[in-house]
Amino acid sequence: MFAAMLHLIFLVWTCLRTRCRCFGFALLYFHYFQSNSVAILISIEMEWTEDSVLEFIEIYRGKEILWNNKHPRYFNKIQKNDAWEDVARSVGATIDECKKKISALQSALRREKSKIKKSMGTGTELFIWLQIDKETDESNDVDDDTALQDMNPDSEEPQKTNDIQEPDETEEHHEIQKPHGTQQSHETHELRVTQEPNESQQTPKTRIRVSNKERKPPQMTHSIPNKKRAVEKLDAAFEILTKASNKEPPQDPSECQIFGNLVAKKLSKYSNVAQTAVQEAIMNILFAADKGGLWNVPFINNAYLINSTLLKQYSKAQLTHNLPNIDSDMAFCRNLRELNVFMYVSNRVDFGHLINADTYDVTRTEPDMYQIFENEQDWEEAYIRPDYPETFNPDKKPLQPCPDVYWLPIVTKKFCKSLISMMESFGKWSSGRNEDERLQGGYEAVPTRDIHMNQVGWERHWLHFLQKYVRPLQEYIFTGYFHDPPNSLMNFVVRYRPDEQPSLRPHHDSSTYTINIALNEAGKDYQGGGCRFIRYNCSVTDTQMGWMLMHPGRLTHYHEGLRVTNGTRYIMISFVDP
Ligand SMILES: O=C(O)CCC(=O)C(=O)O
Ligand SMILES: [Fe+2]
Repeated sequence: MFAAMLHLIFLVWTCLRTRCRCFGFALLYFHYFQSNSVAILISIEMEWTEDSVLEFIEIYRGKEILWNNKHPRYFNKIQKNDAWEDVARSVGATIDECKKKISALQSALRREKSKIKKSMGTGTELFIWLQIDKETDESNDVDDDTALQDMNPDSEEPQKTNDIQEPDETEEHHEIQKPHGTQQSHETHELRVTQEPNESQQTPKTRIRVSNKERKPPQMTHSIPNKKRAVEKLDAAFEILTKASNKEPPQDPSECQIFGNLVAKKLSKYSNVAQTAVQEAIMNILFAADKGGLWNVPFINNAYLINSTLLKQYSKAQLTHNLPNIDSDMAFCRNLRELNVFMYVSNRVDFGHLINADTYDVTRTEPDMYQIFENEQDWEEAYIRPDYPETFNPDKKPLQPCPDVYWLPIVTKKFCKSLISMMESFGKWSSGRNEDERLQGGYEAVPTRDIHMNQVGWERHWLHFLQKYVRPLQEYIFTGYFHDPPNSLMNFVVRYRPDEQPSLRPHHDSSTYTINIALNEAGKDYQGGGCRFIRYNCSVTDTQMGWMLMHPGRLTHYHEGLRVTNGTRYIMISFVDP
């Protein structure tokens, strides 16, 4: 499934991404799972799309020799030509096309600026920025046009100089009668010593003591250097070019604005000197973040995305993987290089990622569910609800439908369906009798119809889930209680049906805390059902698929499973103890 998804991602990407420089890619050759490298092969055919113009500007910007008349080799025609060749090759155009494009962009820039000047007063941010810059640095007085002039590709003449330089870069389950979920461990033994389970007696009794281990838990500069300012001007010029190519920078105004305001507020509390230093540091981070990367590489293996125009352009013999004495990847890459087809690795576009399929067991009913260790990121995306982190938002209070019973979003519907499907396909639901050979003591005082996680080979996975996703919730909600990893011997899916076992009698759980995840929908998949906390006469009946109840198991939280009158109700239960 993950493999299929990955394949799909590539294909979808192929279809959707034709806007950028990769026109109509065909997926030619792709070994799944064999390496962590993702490689992209791009052919060189130019078409001035929005994205390619932006890329062109970036590349041009990286070639100071072409526009900075202070560059030591600015007047070296051969090296300049080499630089143009690099630019042209990188964008898949000819040198002439590139020169023309830069001139066109400069004209667009001039037009844009004159519009800005005309609208002075309402002015754009950029214009205001340039004004401020001028006012604050008379000694470095630079006309708005200067950066543009500096980027004039045709001029070999020394021009008005800028300072543009290289940028710096226990127990009970049914404890009662017997705590629900008690493995017949020492806990059960203890139970028997103190009181024999007695089905007729409804008095709860605690068998396990909880051991609650507490866990103890630059030098400032005085002004922006001229060099820096010059770089900023250049950035501003490029920003105008960017605007000229009609590309708005992506933004989330509300979130960015809030963050910007926060930074501004903090900044305003510093001295002028400190403000300058902080601004410089922030700008450096922003410059670095803007960079992205595109690297021309001599060799790529395992995965290629190939521009389909190449396949038509060259014969099979030319695109061959065979060369004497070298392996097929190398042969393929070398042949391409010799055809002047260059290969690039980019981190600017997310193409998906390769997955580790070493343990992918297609014989399982829901193989993806077992991938929590090997492909954790995909697992989380598929099975953890996106609103899971919201519980930790200090501005929000977790839902508490009954005293000390918390109700928390945790797993996706997909998770719920997959778990049910794992259990139903295994199919060996317990008998619902007290005798239970799956338990060490062979006895369950408050039996349910259930399947244990270890019966479907998913216990290790479940315990990891408990540790990674449930434990932080518990620590957040029941302050001061830590136990990492959480210990849980009883992990199972319960099935309630009117004609099988429709309800569960009052009991305590053999747990410090219990989690109870609703796996299907009340009112739709079944009628009735829910969990009632007897001491509080409080029931949670409208449980939501993928939401979890978390409550103490003993003493105060004597509870029962309410009768299902129609359909089938599934829940996932864990008794975490301690
Ligand atoms: O039906 C319910 O929600 C309660 C289940 C329960 O208490 C248990 O399995 O121990
Ligand atoms: Fe229970």
